[in-house]
Amino acid sequence: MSEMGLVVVGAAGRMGQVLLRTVHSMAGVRVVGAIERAGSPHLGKDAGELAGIGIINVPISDDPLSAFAKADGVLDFTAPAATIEFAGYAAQARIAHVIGTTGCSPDDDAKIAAAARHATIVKSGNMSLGVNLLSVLVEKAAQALGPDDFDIEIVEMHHRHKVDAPSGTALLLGEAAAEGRKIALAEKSVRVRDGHTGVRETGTIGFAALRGGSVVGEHSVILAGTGERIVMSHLAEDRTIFARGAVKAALWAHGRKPGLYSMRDVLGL
Ligand SMILES: NC(=O)C1=CN([C@@H]2O[C@H](COP(=O)(O)OP(=O)(O)OC[C@H]3O[C@@H](n4cnc5c(N)ncnc54)[C@H](OP(=O)(O)O)[C@@H]3O)[C@@H](O)[C@H]2O)C=CC1
Ligand SMILES: O=C(O)C1=N[C@H](C(=O)O)C[C@H](O)C1
Repeated sequence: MSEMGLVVVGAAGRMGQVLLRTVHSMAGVRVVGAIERAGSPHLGKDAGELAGIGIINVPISDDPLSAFAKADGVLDFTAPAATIEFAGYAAQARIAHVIGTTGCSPDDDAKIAAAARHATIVKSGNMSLGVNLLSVLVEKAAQALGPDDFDIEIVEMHHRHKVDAPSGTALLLGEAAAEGRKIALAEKSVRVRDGHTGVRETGTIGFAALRGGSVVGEHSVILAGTGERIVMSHLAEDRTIFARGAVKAALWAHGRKPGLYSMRDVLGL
């Protein structure tokens, strides 16, 4: 079978460069396009050279439509406004769209779901195997340990450049806990505490976000009971874990019928 041709959007970003290196190193896939926004100082540069792997003869362009027309899939770790635009183009081209972008609003998610009528979209707040396995364990723990006995708090830390909070992963883990408890996260989450908050409301799921330095991504789900605590953590040490997951998702989505899928679908968890 021929290699799957992938476009990396946001190619000059932190994840974009790791994706370029990862696709270049993996069998069954190759980089056929690299996109940055109009006006980017990186336009015209060779994507491989920018990512430190040598010339691959893929110039960075600001024309996603032309790039998608020649591709089988898109790897997208950019920003919500860009991701919505790319989902529309992926739907027009009827190709796979792997979305790692976080910070999407409910309205953004509705637009992505609409694009998934024609594109095969895999979207996840975290593409790593470890976090997705952790989400299964969190769901089970939250189901087994009821709200009257155990409070659930989710703590995350990321590098100083991150622009959204709570992280996509924290929300994914919160959704897993809510699923385990058969509650709607939106109705039970506590995103901020400040000042005289009053006592903790039973059954809520709390979030705390720390930012600083170069931390790739750290998450802990704490189930706090009386006299004991269970702490389940994932520590990301290298962005390659996200990139490898994204490529795996693209290969899984290639040729699959349009729809909106998760990494748990891809990994069979
Ligand atoms: N799901 C997962 O496993 C992971 C998700 N992420 C998420 O991925 C996203 C990106 O993270 P990161 O790489 O650190 O961020 P960066 O800011 O380093 O990279 C984003 C890149 O996308 C570019 N971009 C933004 N808008 C457009 C556009 N309209 N057209 C083309 N390019 C565009 C940016 O360009 P410019 O600088 O000009 O704006 C930048 O180069 C975040 O939402 C992050 O949370 C990150 C890691 C793992
Ligand atoms: O912005 C990041 O860096 C990361 N974002 C994702 C998130 O919001 O959870 C995944 C990972 O933690 C790194």
